[in-house]
Amino acid sequence: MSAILHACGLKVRFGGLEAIGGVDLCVRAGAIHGLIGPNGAGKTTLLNALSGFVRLAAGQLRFNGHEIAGRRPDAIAALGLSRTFQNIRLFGAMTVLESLLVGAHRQFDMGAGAIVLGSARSKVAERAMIGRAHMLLDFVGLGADTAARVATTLSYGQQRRVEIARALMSSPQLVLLDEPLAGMNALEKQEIATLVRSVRAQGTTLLLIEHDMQIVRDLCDHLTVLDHGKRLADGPPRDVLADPAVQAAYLGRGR
Ligand SMILES: Nc1ncnc2c1ncn2[C@@H]1O[C@H](COP(=O)(O)OP(=O)(O)OP(=O)(O)O)[C@@H](O)[C@H]1O
Repeated sequence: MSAILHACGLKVRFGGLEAIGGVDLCVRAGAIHGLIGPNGAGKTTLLNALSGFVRLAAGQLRFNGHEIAGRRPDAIAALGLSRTFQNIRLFGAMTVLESLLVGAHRQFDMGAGAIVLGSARSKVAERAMIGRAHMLLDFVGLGADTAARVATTLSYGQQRRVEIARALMSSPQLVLLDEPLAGMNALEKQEIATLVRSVRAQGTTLLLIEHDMQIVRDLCDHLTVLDHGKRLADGPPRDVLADPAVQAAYLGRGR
């Protein structure tokens, strides 16, 4: 399989702190690629760097044949890279359907406001988006009645599913998931893991942050371990999790 994302020598600095200190990363097309590491290792910062949410101090970053270092998040998203956030970011007053339509507006080249207000330039495109939103809500395991509900009134687990559906609205080729299983019980974790496999089965590559090592071992084809902003290990889960340096990093930091 070829690389869909290739990063070389990425650096991110916050003042005097080098949060990402020259990281290389290769995500193969069709993979479920796990990004792991102790608290504060730089995992979220790396996802932010890949998706344009923090500025790179150095490094090259290629996504699907495009050099994307220095590009804005919306430009990167338009190339087919979407993401979810560690802290759920659903808009308070919007229904679930509206939240999904906002996630899709770039794909159809319209203003989000126009779509939400029902005055979209193209009724055909609007109908297609609404149809896709309903299809995705079903795909992520939310009932048909969910579309009309205010997103923030849903349970935490349902909101996570809405976030994943929203990330899929633009038919991305790569989705970055920042701790999609955080705060879930064992059953919910298995359900989301099944959903992640279904997303991959539809041809979408995933790069995800997760702390539960059992899930990581079962779910991911490939792991990258960060520690103190550096790449500590990279390879198949079985090898990486057996690596004494990886075990020492976790023991030393309490996870
Ligand atoms: N906006 C910021 N400004 C300053 N420092 C930051 C900022 N964001 C992250 N950091 C610092 O960068 C380092 C890496 O943080 P990051 O959140 O990427 O780690 P993480 O591996 O995702 O941690 P966790 O598993 O706890 O979510 C930490 O030292 C953190 O305090």
